[in-house]
Amino acid sequence: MRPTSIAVTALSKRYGDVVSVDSLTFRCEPGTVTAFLGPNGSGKSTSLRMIVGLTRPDSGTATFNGRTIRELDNPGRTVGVLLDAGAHHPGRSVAETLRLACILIGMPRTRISECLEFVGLEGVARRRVGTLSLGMRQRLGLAIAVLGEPACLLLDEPANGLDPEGISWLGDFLSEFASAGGTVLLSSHHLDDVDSVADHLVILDSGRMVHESSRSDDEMRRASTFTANAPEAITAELDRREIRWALDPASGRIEAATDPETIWHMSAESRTPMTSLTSSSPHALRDLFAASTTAEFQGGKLDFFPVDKREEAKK
Ligand SMILES: Nc1ncnc2c1ncn2[C@@H]1O[C@H](COP(=O)(O)OP(=O)(O)OP(=O)(O)O)[C@@H](O)[C@H]1O
Repeated sequence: MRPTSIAVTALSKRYGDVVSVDSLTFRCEPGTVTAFLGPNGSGKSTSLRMIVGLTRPDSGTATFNGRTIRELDNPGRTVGVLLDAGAHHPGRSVAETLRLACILIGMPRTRISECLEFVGLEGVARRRVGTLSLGMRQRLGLAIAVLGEPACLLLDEPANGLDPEGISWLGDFLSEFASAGGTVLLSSHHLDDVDSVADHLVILDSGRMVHESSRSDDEMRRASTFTANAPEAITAELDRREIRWALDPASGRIEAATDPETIWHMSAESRTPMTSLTSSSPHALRDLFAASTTAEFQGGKLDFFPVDKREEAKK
């Protein structure tokens, strides 16, 4: 596998009055999984379609080691793509669909059984695609994506329709693929699932990138939850240091994007006793998403609020 970087530069697309993607710039490096997140309609699919050359951008470029997808000799050997699980002809059998894909990218027929086994579809090779469940069609899409032993995988909502075992299998596969030097860009709505595999986060809202960070960034690693009877001195200090925080009005708990030691020092310096303080890094992604976008995500142990709703939440 030849290590391949994906570079997206000032990519833009408009449909009539709707700005679908607005000057999007980011990179995906070999050996990493980039999670591409955003509320419905934020421009994720349009961006992925432009990156793989299925939608023509109004401006901007997407390249693989400096070459656009059209400039690659055999794109299927560099980039494996899963965009739409329903894209395959419903009347063809699973094996036939893979056979045609093999011919298209010049892979030997032995890849058919290898890939079927890899995604756990060997038992349905003769079934027509139209009779498969959504989860099975996603698995078929993944089999086609990996058929050409590509260096990059671009996957739009690959966990859609997969059962919990399938989601965990997919996460393990993507981590292994990246560990072997592969480059992964995947869109998802399943924050908890991508949280365990993503090294790099790109969050879109209304076509624009509103957040980008890496696993190594402090913000991703550190988060704390605390309660205090009068937390205003601490939250004022958080504001002064531009550290993001959110209040859960139901429980009175405050989550802040910093480590517990920092909160403890703020509490001591402001002589504000706390009633609890814990590390809450598992919520960092959910917090980031809520703070970065206009969407409100419910669920998990805490519901977080966009930054501009803090004041409302305090009332
Ligand atoms: N072919 C098209 N014609 C007109 N508008 C489009 C077209 N494709 C996308 N859009 C618009 O562009 C915006 C972004 O859509 P897109 O499908 O890229 O978002 P998304 O983040 O993938 O959404 P979801 O999470 O719901 O899949 C939306 O407002 C959508 O209606």
